[in-house]
Amino acid sequence: MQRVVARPAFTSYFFHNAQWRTQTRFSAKFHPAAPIAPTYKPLEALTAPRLLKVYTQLAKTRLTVLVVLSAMSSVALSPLPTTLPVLLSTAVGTALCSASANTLNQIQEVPFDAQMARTRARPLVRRAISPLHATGFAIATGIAGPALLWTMVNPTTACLGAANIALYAGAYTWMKRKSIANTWVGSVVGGLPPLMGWTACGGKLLPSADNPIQLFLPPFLTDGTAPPLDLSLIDNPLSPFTLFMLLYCWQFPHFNSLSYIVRDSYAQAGYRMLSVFNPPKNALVSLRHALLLVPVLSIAAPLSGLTTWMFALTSLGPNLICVRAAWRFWRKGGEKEARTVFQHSLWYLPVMLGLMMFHKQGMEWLEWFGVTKHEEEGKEKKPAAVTAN
Ligand SMILES: CC(C)=CCC/C(C)=C/CC/C(C)=C/COP(=O)(O)OP(=O)(O)O
Repeated sequence: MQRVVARPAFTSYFFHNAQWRTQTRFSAKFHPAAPIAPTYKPLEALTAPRLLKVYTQLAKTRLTVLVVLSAMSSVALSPLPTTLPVLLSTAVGTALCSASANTLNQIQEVPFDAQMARTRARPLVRRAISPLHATGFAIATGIAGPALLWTMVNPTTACLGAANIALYAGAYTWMKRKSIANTWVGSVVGGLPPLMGWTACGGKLLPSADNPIQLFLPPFLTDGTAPPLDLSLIDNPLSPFTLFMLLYCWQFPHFNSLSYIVRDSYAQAGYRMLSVFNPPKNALVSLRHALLLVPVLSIAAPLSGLTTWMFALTSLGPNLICVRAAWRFWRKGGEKEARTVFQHSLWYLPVMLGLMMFHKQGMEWLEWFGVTKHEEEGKEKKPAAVTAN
């Protein structure tokens, strides 16, 4: 007699939670004596608080908060004025875009996430939500995010948000299993939110005749002939580029060190990571970008007018601590060294962005806190800038 093996229908992939619940009831009814595996856990009913928790896990809340903060720090550093509704819409719109991108990423990575200790407890892996439901969440947030940015902020910011969803959930997620170049694409994804913050304030990303690149030379290089500029009118394309480079370069020491620590699980899950294929090169790439952060912060940031030239000096300390850790990681290549680089990368961004705020060009903190009075118009010291043609 031919045995008929029941194959799960294609749609069962999308409805698998319901399917497994039925099978569990069936087996309990017809095999009451069957031993229950000690690791067995019945599926949790999706109550409203649990659903909210699952949504936050799909959105990778901690990463999304970091993404929103990086966009907001750009808003804070921009010399262009903004309004509270624009500020709130940028934050919520960016968070929705990030939630969508992260959910789409997890939907595609269930079989791989299931093999890594770090990602094994993710909601789709532990079947806390069905892929169909997660897809609905990704579509809803993926439409709401850009729509909110388009209507309340501006089309450029909305397009950047939508493009970043495609870049992360499409190109990067696919490349993780195809090419070690995925990290470079992932770093662009991380670098785009500050550009969204910049454009949200009405800033331009590309130079034009109306919006040329301005260079704020250090005081000892200006002869005092350049006319002082009204800081509130400066929209220098070099500024968003600097913020993009900060986030782009930071990701290499951060990600390459983490990826070295978890390289065994990446190898097991089949991800193509430099830390798996070429650990020395992985550490070298991390060092290269840690070094690149020095001119980005000590030259590009003050030269663009984002910060004063004092920042060139104060940023040197944190930068050198990170370069030293990345250097040791490259020379010794051990797990201890990788952990040090990773730990440094955690405080690096808040410290640097905080310092940038402290040294923001044109920002008089003592005046802002009401400790000193505003200088008279005529006596006001304004930095001079030259236009790069
Ligand atoms: C506005 C907008 C759409 C922003 C998106 C921001 C975003 C999702 C940044 C993530 C950057 C990145 C490469 C993370 C690693 O993902 P991974 O898949 O390697 O992480 P995993 O191994 O933990 O899944």
